[in-house]
Amino acid sequence: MIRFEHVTKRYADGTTAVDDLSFEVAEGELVTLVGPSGCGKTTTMKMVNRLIEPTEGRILLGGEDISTVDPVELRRRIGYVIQQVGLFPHKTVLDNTATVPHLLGWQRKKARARAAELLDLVGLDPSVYGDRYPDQLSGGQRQRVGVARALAADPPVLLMDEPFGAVDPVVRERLQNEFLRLQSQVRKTVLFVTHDIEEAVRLGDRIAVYGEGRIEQFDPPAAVLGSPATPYVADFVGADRGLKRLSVTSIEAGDLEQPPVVHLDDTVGRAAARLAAEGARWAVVLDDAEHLHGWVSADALTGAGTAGGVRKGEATVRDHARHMDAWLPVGASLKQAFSTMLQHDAGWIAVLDGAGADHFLGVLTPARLHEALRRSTAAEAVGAARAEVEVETVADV
Ligand SMILES: Nc1ncnc2c1ncn2[C@@H]1O[C@H](COP(=O)(O)OP(=O)(O)OP(=O)(O)O)[C@@H](O)[C@H]1O
Repeated sequence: MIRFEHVTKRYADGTTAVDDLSFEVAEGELVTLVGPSGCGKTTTMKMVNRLIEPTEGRILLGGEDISTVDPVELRRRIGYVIQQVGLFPHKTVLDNTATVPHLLGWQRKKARARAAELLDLVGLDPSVYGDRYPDQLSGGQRQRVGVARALAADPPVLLMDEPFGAVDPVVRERLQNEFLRLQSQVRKTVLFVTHDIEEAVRLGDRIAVYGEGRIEQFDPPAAVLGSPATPYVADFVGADRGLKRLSVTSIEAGDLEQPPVVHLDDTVGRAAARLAAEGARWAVVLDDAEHLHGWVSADALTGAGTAGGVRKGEATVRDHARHMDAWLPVGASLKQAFSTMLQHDAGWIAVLDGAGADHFLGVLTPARLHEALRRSTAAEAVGAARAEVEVETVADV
């Protein structure tokens, strides 16, 4: 969709901001450009909408050389969001959002209806915020209006230059999440500039890590964190890249351990025998519908056995099972898994199929989590699926 072919930009004073850059962004892909200040990210982006002209090379948009397209016409196909949102202070939020459709000659009513739809999409109720002026909004709300405005004419391409740079970390994370949700709906081709590696990892389908005017690595986040291409990239992504990697590695069914499973209505005797047969100290407890209820320990079951006769009828697992809320759907990140374990002070979490049925798939323990991370790194190195890769792990103690 966007293709850079040997693009170089030298400014009049001799500064080479971008040096022989070649890369491609696929349709619907979100590529983050990350790197230290002055490495050429903004120059790269501004060449796409011809705010800056390259010295050498060419840029293609949907196969068309952009140097042959009228810049004004070109910019209508490209939404642009910058840090200083640049809203018109004397126009309402609704009119700001409707600016581009208006310029495109849409009728006022249609333009405003579209603007209201977009404000809704970015999480601003148009009936509450539509008639306000920009200085009556918080920084985060202004950024959302900026995103809504950029999307108003439904351009296939979005350029975003540090759009969330000016807001505090909490609002920033919320805007990032909202933007990811939005992108999953609108699937624009996005170039997103940031100097924050966390943001690049979080948002990018692929990340371009910039050195001085050059791309040092252009890969999916997990590959940048797992196998940095150069010492520079390793240094840039940080010594804690293993931790960052947790957030881009998801739980797969093959990562899970399979403890014994018993049901709420199983008799204590039957459940205890089951655990004894497998030499297990605890079992997962499911209800009739195969949904997670919790767990039961071998000690509770055997203790219960010796106290038999207290109740009428035979005791069941229901009498001794404990509820368990520490669970995640398969596909959640290993970081969420680790965080859930800590939050519930649990030695393992249950993993459910998450496809609406919420069937129990297995459990993730710290050892399995570590193994999953190692296998995903190894799988990437050889270009295989994680399930196909074996790694040696530290033996259980
Ligand atoms: N108009 C200009 N004339 C001369 N040099 C320029 C001009 N604009 C940018 N530069 C230089 O080009 C280099 C790349 O700048 P650019 O703005 O692309 O970097 P950046 O990676 O976006 O940085 P930041 O994260 O600080 O915005 C820098 O050395 C900058 O000083």
